[in-house]
Amino acid sequence: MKAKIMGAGSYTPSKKVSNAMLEKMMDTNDEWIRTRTGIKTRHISEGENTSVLCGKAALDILEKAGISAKEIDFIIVATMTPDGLSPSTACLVQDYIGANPVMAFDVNAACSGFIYALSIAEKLIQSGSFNYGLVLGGEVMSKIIDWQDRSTAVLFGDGAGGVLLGASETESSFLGEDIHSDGSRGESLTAGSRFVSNFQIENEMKDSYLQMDGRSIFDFAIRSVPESIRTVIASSNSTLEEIDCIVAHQANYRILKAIAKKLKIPVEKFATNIAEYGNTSAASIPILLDELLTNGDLILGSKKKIVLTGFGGGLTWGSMLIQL
Ligand SMILES: O=C(O)C1CCN(c2ccc(-c3cc(CO)ccc3Cl)cn2)CC1
Repeated sequence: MKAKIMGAGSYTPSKKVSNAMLEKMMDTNDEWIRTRTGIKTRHISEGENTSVLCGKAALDILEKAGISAKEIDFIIVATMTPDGLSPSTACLVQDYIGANPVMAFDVNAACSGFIYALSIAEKLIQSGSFNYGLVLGGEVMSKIIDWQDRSTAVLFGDGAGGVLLGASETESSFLGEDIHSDGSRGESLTAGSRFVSNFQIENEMKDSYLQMDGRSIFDFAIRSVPESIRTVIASSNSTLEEIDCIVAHQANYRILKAIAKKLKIPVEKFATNIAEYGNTSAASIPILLDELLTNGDLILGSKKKIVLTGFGGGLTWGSMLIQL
């Protein structure tokens, strides 16, 4: 059995927060944010948690694909900002969309989460035991950010997106993958740490806000992402010239320019929407993919070759070569 991408969708909170609005909240300015990150606005939840953003994105996928929630055989949510430890956000999405009591689980690989989830979902479809699966990436980054820390508060946004995978006897959308982690550098981006405190040991509760060593993450991305993109293309005997578009995690526009330079390709090969959404972690790739399919830049069935690539906390990084 082969796995095919059969649709996409997304949902972002209606509240748009501009750089000018952030200038009034903290010591930052529009010029710095735009020139250092490429971000102009971001969508910030006014109370909708991750499961609701993902649920609304899932309903968008189902409506566009013309299938019922009752036809879904599994739900995977990639998130580093779950509603809570239990129930999983995926279980809450199962309830939200009215799916049958099917397999539903979360994957936490930070900004590479959607790549990890898509890889897992492909294998589930290939097993022949599942016909349709929803693969979602969703975040409410605004709930883990220290809004007094200008070095991180201006970077992130909230949102959700995803794809519908379906079983096909003849066609696969997946041509290759290259997926990694390196826990030895995990301290470069942390959030929500929980320390052992019980009747035997007292541990102070350190800040559980998102903390990032921007320089080290930047350097890691510039070193590891071009290599991953080259590896995934070579793994399917394709060439960089055959790639129509690179849909990369929207972390920072200067990162995309640096990766393009290392690959010796024009930065225009990289689709981008960071200006509007900021860094939405595991949601950034599916939100951008849905935007490209919705505006006709990409068309399912066109046979175009696309590279999806995520990178971030863990550290994690991963690329997939897909054919639409
Ligand atoms: O001073 C400056 O220019 C600052 C320098 C620091 N910056 C950074 C640094 C790292 C990231 C980032 C984050 C993730 C997590 O999703 C993944 C991948 C990356 Cl590369 C984003 N921005 C902003 C501008």
